Amino acid sequence: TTLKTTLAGYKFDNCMMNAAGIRCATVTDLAGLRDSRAGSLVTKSATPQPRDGNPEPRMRGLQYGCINSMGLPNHGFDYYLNFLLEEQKSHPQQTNFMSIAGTTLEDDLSMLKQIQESAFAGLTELNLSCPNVPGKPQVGYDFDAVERYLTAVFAFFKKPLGVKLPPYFDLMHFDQITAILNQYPLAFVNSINSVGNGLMIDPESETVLIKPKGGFGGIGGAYIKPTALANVRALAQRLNPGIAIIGTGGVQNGMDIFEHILCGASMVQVGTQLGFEGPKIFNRLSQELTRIMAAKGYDSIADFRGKLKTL
Ligand SMILES: C=Cc1c(C(=O)O)[nH]c(=O)[nH]c1=O
Repeated sequence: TTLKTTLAGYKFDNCMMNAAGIRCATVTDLAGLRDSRAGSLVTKSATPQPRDGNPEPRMRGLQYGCINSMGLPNHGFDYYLNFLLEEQKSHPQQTNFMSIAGTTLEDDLSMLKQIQESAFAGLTELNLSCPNVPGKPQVGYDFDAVERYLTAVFAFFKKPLGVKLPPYFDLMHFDQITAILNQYPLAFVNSINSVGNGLMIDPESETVLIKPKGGFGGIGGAYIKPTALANVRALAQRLNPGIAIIGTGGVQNGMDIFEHILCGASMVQVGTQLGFEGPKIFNRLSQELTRIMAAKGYDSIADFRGKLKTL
């Protein structure tokens, strides 16, 4: 039984990795992921300059997940690109991802131009779904903007690139977004980001839990698995076969990873639960998934990827 996977022609020893934003903001965090059983790593979404992000408290663990309105705190584009370039020299056997989340199209294009001209040989994840920058809409919910962004990006960007999408909740929206995405040479689509603008309350103090945006924040964890699986499945049913899918959302155990792959994912990312358990979680998840596959008689994830049955 092997957990190996391939995505956009790149080989990974393990079909699981971190989700952008969780335990990946510093070199120490990123080295911890590299030294774990994860098959790859993705950096915290970068902006051209370092950002402090939103005022605290801005993230809280919840009974079945978490709520966050971090506001894109990060050490800036150069910090993460430099880490990834060092990694290519010191650990050439692992392919990594760089996530970028400019607050304007110009910022995204300037970062992509630098990636294009750099020696970075990994994959780029263009985050179109940050729900927590006050005053900035999620690009992924503005279909014309998605088209405008991708046309501008693919006018010059030739390295492997995918997009991180917000969750959609209407079948027509799945039709519309995939009709757009299928027009571009995307290496992958990563679905989903947190479910935006949820609200959790402390009924004792009758107060919201986080400070930014009056308490509104992205929801992650077990709460969002049904939405995540639906989005992975709907995209897999509609995207060109050449566009791989990364499944993200609601993963707590090996069975959750199995379910994401059954829906069509070639790689599965772990966010909230990684935040709670740390990188050692990939030992547990790998063991659990291996046991599930062995019990079902599957040698590789290709044996069951996308093979969800309907009634
Ligand atoms: C990149 C910003 C994001 C953030 C954030 O930095 O607030 N939180 C999320 O749940 N998803 C994001 O994409």
